[in-house]
Amino acid sequence: MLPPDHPPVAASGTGVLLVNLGTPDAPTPAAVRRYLAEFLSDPRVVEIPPVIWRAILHGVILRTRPAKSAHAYAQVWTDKGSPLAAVTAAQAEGLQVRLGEGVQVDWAMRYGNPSIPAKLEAMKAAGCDRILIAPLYPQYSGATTASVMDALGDALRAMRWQPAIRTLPPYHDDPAYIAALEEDIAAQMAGLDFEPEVLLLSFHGMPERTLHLGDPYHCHCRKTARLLGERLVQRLPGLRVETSFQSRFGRAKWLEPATESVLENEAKAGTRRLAIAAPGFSADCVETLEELAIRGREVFESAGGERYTTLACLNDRAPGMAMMETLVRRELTGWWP
Ligand SMILES: C=CC1=C(C)c2cc3[nH]c(cc4nc(cc5[nH]c(cc1n2)c(C)c5CCC(=O)O)C(CCC(=O)O)=C4C)c(C)c3C=C
Ligand SMILES: [Fe+2]
Ligand SMILES: [Fe+2]
Repeated sequence: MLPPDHPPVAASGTGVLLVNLGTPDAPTPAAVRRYLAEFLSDPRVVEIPPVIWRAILHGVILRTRPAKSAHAYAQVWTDKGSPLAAVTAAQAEGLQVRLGEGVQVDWAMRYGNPSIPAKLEAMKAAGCDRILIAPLYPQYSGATTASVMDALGDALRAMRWQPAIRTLPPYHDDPAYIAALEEDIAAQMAGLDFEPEVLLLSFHGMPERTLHLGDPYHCHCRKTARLLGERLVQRLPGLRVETSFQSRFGRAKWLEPATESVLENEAKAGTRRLAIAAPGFSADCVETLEELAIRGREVFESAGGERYTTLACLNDRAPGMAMMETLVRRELTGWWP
């Protein structure tokens, strides 16, 4: 006989857990501070010896950055909360509809809420004994993909009865991803009331050092940009496609060219009409809606640019959801029809 509090033994089900970076619970300095403290304490994100970094983080960064970042978040906050969380939730709902009843789809954040351990426990309790973990980062990096796997390992370590796990590989050059971006970007470009001379593909930056340490992130971004750029110039002859890296943080050298410098230099060199897209972000977030759409426009226009637009990320629209369904179904092979 099993004790009365024993979990059900017959549970057998498949789950998919979408994971994105994480975001504050509110656009306030206190909530942003809590989020940044967790995010920036991850040694995968800031690779400085912890004794030195802790002093800088707690002595300087967490005293100044939360107010500045909270201002940025406040400008893009929605009635459903942070855009990153709202879009990730919508993606999970959309994928659930596409996959049907046989699979449970849920979502979690690497930092903040809802957390990976909380969602793993909940899915296991709801009968999932096989779970696909899908980090929504097309390009692999230690700071993102590997960090999700670290958190997953920690969560599993705390479980007596673990589910079986699969993980979604990075998909930076997957034909389904490139095709989704091509279709989505081309449709958005066709709907503009002006014809951009340049399409700038802006990826989140990383310290340049990580490239020399063997992180494939830079190469993954470059390959995505090349494959996508080749497709887009075939469709839109005359368009020039450029690549850059945004969101520089701290004093170290980051991957170049920096998005801000490219926007300024393009305008100064005579480009008048520019569109910017962020193919490395699965969902719109503060980095696209504030840094690109608001501050990027200011940089471009104050250097002489005339027309500027920020294209939306794949979010939960059809091309991105079809891609997600393709990638996830492939990983579920043998687990579920
Ligand atoms: C050392 C600092 C950072 C590294 C390395 C880093 C890598 C990295 N980040 C993303 C994706 C996102 N980052 C987001 C926000 C964000 N990133 C950093 C710093 C580093 N990122 C900070 C401090 C912030 C918070 C905002 C701010 O204060 O500027 C977001 C958006 C989160 C949101 O709530 O909307 C995403 C997404 C990737 C893909 C990446 C490495 C490849
Ligand atoms: Fe970041
Ligand atoms: Fe930023």
